[in-house]
Amino acid sequence: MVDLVNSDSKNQATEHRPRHSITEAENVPLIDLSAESNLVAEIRDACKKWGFFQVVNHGVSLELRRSIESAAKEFFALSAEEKRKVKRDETSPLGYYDSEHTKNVRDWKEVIDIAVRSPITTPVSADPDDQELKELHNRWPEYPPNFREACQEYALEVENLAFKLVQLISKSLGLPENHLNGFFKDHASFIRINHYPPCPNPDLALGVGPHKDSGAITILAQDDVGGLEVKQKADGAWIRVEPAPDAYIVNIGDIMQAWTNEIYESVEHRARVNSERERFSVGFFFGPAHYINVEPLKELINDQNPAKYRPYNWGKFTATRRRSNFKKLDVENIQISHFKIAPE
Ligand SMILES: O=C(O)CCC(=O)C(=O)O
Ligand SMILES: [Fe+2]
Repeated sequence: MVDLVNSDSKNQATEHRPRHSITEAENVPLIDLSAESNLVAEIRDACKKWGFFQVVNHGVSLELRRSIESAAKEFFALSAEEKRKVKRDETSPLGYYDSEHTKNVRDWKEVIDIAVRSPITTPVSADPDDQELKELHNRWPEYPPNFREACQEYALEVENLAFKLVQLISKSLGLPENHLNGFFKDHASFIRINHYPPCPNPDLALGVGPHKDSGAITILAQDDVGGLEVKQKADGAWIRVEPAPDAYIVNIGDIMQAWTNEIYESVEHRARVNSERERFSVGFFFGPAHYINVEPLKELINDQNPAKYRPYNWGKFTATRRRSNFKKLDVENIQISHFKIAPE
């Protein structure tokens, strides 16, 4: 991470520097997925009030979680040269990366992205007239030797949890349990393992700058170091999500915001770093196939409550995002707000 230390662009703009965070406050809800009674109502309240919640009794084995966490630790401890053998590039966004920009500021982290179902099909270019598709394949490191198996086994269990959560969310909207399932046939989800090294200036940098997730939902495992902060909807204060043993953090992404016509909203969050301990987290980004056009569900709109978004193609959206991730551009990244219909 030597180049990060010497890079000026790691500094967050003054208003994004993390020193004003409020840590002693209400925490995001913790929901027991094995509880039969009231579960759907709890999910509804958490989605509406926070856009974030934690789940326990989720069905993902702790052993698989420990195994991907230790494989990740071994991988990121390799030399920069070794890690760069699986570096992502302009042709494929899957693999290792150590200089991500969130909102055009460099993050204090390194990551590896892995498709849950490899290969995934995606548009070759962001150009709406270009219909050409390509396949993206995972890049597997040689070390540690169990890395691939650990990731694949983990991803498949979290995929089950993702379907369970989407079904609960569907019910919480008053829709049939399977209403959203069709969007996830051929889903192009990926896991991202984040490594945040200790940072000598944790008040100047962020592990991940403030952002919203662009997929449908995200399921995050954070380790016991902690650092994730959520922007509270009520007053905009940054709330630390306290690590809870074996819990997963679930959040609403931009696609769910568009599908629900803003009944549920995607919420801004960020990851802080600290000067003492490195931190790991594993995100599962549940998103549909490239051919899905995202738009408000017709069951949730009517004359009094018209669609707030124009349809947008998920594949083209991700292709446009990819373009801007590689280098610091002077243009704003594509956002769902670009598809928002102005009220009459
Ligand atoms: O590591 C974390 O706590 C947050 C990561 C995150 O928000 C992301 O990768 O989108
Ligand atoms: Fe995120």
